[in-house]
Amino acid sequence: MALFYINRYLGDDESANSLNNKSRSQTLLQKLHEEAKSRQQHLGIKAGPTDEEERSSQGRDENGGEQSRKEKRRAKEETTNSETSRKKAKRMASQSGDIKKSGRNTDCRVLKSEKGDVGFSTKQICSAKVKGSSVRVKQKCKQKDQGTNVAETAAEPSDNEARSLDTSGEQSETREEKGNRKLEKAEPIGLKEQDGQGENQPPTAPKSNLTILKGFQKKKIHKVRRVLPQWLAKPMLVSKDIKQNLKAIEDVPGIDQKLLHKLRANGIHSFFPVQTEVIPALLESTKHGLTLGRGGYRPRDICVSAPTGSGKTLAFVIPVVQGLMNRVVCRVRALVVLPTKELAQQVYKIFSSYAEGTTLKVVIVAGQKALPAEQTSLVEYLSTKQAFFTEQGYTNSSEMIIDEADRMIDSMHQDWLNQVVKAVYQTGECSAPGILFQRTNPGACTAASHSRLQMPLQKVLFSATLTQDSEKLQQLALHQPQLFTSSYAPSEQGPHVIQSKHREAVGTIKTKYTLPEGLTEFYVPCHLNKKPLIILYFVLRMKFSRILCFTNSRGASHRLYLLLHAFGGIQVAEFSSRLSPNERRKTLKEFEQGKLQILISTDASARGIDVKDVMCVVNYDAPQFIRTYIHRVGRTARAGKAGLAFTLLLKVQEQRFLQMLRDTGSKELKKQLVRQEYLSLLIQRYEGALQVLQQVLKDEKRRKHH
Ligand SMILES: Nc1ncnc2c1ncn2[C@@H]1O[C@H](COP(=O)(O)OP(=O)(O)OP(=O)(O)O)[C@@H](O)[C@H]1O
Repeated sequence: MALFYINRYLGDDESANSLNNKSRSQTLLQKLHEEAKSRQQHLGIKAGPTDEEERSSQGRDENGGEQSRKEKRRAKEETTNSETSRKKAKRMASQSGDIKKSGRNTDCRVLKSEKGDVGFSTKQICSAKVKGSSVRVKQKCKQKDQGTNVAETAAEPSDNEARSLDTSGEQSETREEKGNRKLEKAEPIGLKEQDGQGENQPPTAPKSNLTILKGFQKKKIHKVRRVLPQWLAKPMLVSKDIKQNLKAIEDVPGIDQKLLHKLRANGIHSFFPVQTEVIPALLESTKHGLTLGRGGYRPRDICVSAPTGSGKTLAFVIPVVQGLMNRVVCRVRALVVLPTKELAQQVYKIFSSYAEGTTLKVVIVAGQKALPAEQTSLVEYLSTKQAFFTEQGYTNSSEMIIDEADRMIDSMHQDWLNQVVKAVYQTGECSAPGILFQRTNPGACTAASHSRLQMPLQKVLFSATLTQDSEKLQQLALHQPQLFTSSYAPSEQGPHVIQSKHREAVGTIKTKYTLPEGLTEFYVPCHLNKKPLIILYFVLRMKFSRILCFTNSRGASHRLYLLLHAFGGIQVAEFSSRLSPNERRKTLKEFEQGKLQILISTDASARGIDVKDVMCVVNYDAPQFIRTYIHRVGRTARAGKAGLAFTLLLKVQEQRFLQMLRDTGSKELKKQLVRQEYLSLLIQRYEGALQVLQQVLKDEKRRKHH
């Protein structure tokens, strides 16, 4: 009802519709004043009449008393009407208040406009004109989380109501302003169309006083695409297929006869793809006798991502030995940084083997301490013992090779790189005035920085799981890096583009990491208490030898080792940080010599360790990260050979684990079921072994407490 009255009132005034909301109420009030005034004039209730009026009034009294009486009666009726209207308006105001109060539960209306039905969502704020009469409904609808509607409805006063509220014109204006404020607030959300003046409304469209705020539809969320820097997006591709893309060692230019002889003596007659690509690139920077790039400028840093067992070690050993073998002055020229002691020993052996018979000296610095402490001591050792083998620490070092680079980047917080770089560029004779070569931290490339010959430090990174996270790589402050990678989609690139002569960057990275071609992977669904039985099945029934079995903790490794030992008849050993470095070295040697059927290990042996002819890798505990999986299974199927990998999965682990592999673009794992009847044959002996295990663990605990 309230709305009806208001409609009627506003409908009288067409011009009011074309005004904006704010001025409209003022106009209406003014109009009301004028109307009241004219009625008063008409009734003659005007204060202070003019002489003329007084006279004519007197005349009227004299000449037409009857007419005057009629007018008075009409005036009285008007006053009564006015009184009734005032009462109605009062009732309406209270109704309007009720609506306001109950606004939270009020649905927004569907109003019929001149053009037809217009459906308003509860998210819209609208004003509408209905059939000649005008209605303005301010609806403030707040959208809550799941489309909960909150509607507030306020009505403009009707003719009579307006009159009754005449004195409270300010109040009405305040409400109007409030409404406008709400509209203004809502405006940025969507397009506002008002009185046919909306921005997108065609000029010919019929006039409409609807205010519709749009833009509340569900918007499609665009996936943010990673944009890689050019050097990561357009790498040099390296073939994954080791067997198919070999190159005779003599065909790679720039390698000394002595080295070629050594290679042949070590059974290497052709280079693997990663070596074919990377060796020439590294030789290029050392061919002038110093580490210099093309045109004598600072050489580009190099990143190499190639599968496990693809020969990355020789890819840096050969160019480093070749570049330094004819040196006369003994200086530390190259530095190789590795994450574990075992790996450092392994690489040290390879360097020593190829440096044999030259003037080169190879030194290993691998203390008994933890990695961070060792990194610090590495710097100290080289600085303090310089007289012993280098004279200047590694201020003369011109090449830094970072093997297992992703692992080394993970430990960047230990600040090892800064310490090394500082040690390289520390003030020494090379920085003194009058010295031909400058040894200062290069910094920005300017005319001044190139006014003297530089002796920069070239960084070379190797990994089977090199991160593609450019932010992480940025920590290494690489100089115009160049990426060599095997991680690409095979369908897009033919093998012909991968040969050395096609040295331009081609293709894009599609897969994250690559596994060796000769690797066959399985997963074995199993229950927790069946896991040891499955290992026994692999050793005793399948007769696998040289099994490398990974657990997720040294405690788990130790218990499994004790259990298999207690079972009897199995050559088993453990490899973890529980053992001293000497014990570890001895164990690895035994495993290499084929004296062990199975080696139970933590991830201590997962990276880089090159043990010949490991037949199979078993993930007794499923690895949590894809990188861990890749390095573990990469201990087999090395150098183009075949290998097996089994991952024991509990029911709850299956989905997540298999998805993790899918996400990296690797092949689907095959499912391997183990027959219950085979396991049943082992159960009796196994239960005996369990009892022995319990006793041994108790004894160990007692010994530990004493
Ligand atoms: N050109 C070659 N011909 C034959 N064998 C090779 C050749 N290059 C390397 N090898 C052998 O391949 C094996 C794996 O090499 P290497 O340890 O360098 O692999 P990798 O890529 O560093 O693996 P990881 O990522 O696990 O450290 C070694 O036993 C090595 O002697």
